[in-house]
Order: sequence, then structure tokens, then C-alpha cells
Amino acid sequence: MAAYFGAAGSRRARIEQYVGHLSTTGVSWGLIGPRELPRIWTRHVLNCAAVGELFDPEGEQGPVADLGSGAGLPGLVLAIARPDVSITLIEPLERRVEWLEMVCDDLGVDNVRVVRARAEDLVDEEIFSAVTSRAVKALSGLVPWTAPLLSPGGRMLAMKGRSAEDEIEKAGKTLRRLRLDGARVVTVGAAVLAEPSRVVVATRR
Ligand SMILES: C[S@@+](CC[C@H](N)C(=O)[O-])C[C@H]1O[C@@H](n2cnc3c(N)ncnc32)[C@H](O)[C@@H]1O
Repeated sequence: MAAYFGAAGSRRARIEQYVGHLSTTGVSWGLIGPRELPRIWTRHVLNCAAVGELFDPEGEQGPVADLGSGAGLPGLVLAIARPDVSITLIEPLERRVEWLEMVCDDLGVDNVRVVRARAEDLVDEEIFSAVTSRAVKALSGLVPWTAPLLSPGGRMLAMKGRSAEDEIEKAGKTLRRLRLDGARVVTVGAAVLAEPSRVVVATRR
């Protein structure tokens, strides 16, 4: 955990506070299943924090969006781990947005914005240097939501499981049509996690 949140200090305190919210109101509001609680750190928090290994260590070029953020995974975890990066959490469901706003307020994070919207409704309104996502849609459906939100040179960072390579193959035409180049699977978190995270990375031409 120290690798992403420090051994002590505000990032460490905030991530513990966030896990406190996830394990209480996160469950009672239906954002996370009670059966996830025993593995909340490994399978959710650290697994998501590992995506930050793909951010520029000197700071991202522009703001980052997390598409379909749900309970803030991975977006809010990344915002806590990387207070130097501005992160917009995009989520269409009112109740989830309300929970995210409540939690962000309580944590006192000032690098996070919560936007209630469907990704496809933000086209031509918002541009980001990276767009993260986890468990939102298969890649062939996710690419049309992600690509229009990226600046030239911006990167899609889509967390995926074992199906990642398959999904890249199936989305080949869509990736080319929407000018996302070099789609590949990158493994992150190997030094911290027994099961490292897998991220599909592609760059907007
Ligand atoms: C399975 S949940 C995953 C939530 C979170 N990323 C996680 O890994 O726990 C999928 C999320 O995508 C959101 N979503 C569905 N359609 C969307 C759209 N068109 N644009 C943005 N988000 C959407 C849902 O409301 C939901 O919160």
C-alpha cells in the first residue's frame, strides 16, 4: 500500500477513509457487494491504484477522466494516490453520483470533479489526456465512448481481465476507425499484487 499511498500522511489517511466509506455506505447504498469486503484492498483499491503506474510521474499533460466510475473505481483511488492529477469521475446514475459527491466532500479531495453524464453525451464538450475505465463495457463498445473524449496523443487506459487480448482483436476495426493506435495489454502492479492488473492501452492519433 505504501507504494501508492505513502507509509503515512494525507494520501494514506484518505485511502483508509475511502475504504471506510466503501465498506459501510458503499454496501448499504448498493455500490459494492458485501462479499467483496474481505478483498476490498487487493481486488479493488490496490488493483485500481496500480493503473497510476501508467500516469506520467511528472504529472499528466491534462485532466484525466474515469468513465463509468461507480463507487470511484478506479478514478477516485487514482485521485487519492496522485493529488497532482485532476480527475473527472463520469457517472450517469444519480444515486452513485450522490454517493461520490458525499465521499469526495468528506475526504476533502480538491483534484476531483464528479460529472453526472453518459460518456456519449460529453462528446465535443470535454477533452482529456487519458480516460480510464473498469468493468464498463466490452472494448468494441467502450472505444466509441472513450476515443472522442481524448486529445490527440491522449491514452485510453481500460482495465480488463483475461479477455483483454480477445477484446482487442474483436475491436480492431473500431479502434482503427476511431484512430486509437497501438492497442496492447500492459500489466501493472506486479511488485504489489499477487494478481497484477491488466490494462488495455491505446493512443489517440
Ligand atoms: C459495472 S459498473 C463499474 C463501476 C466501477 N468502474 C467499478 O469498476 O466498480 C459500470 C458503471 O458504468 C456506468 N455506465 C453505464 N453506462 C454508461 C455510459 N453510457 N457512460 C458512462 N458510464 C456509464 C454505470 O452507471 C456503472 O456505474
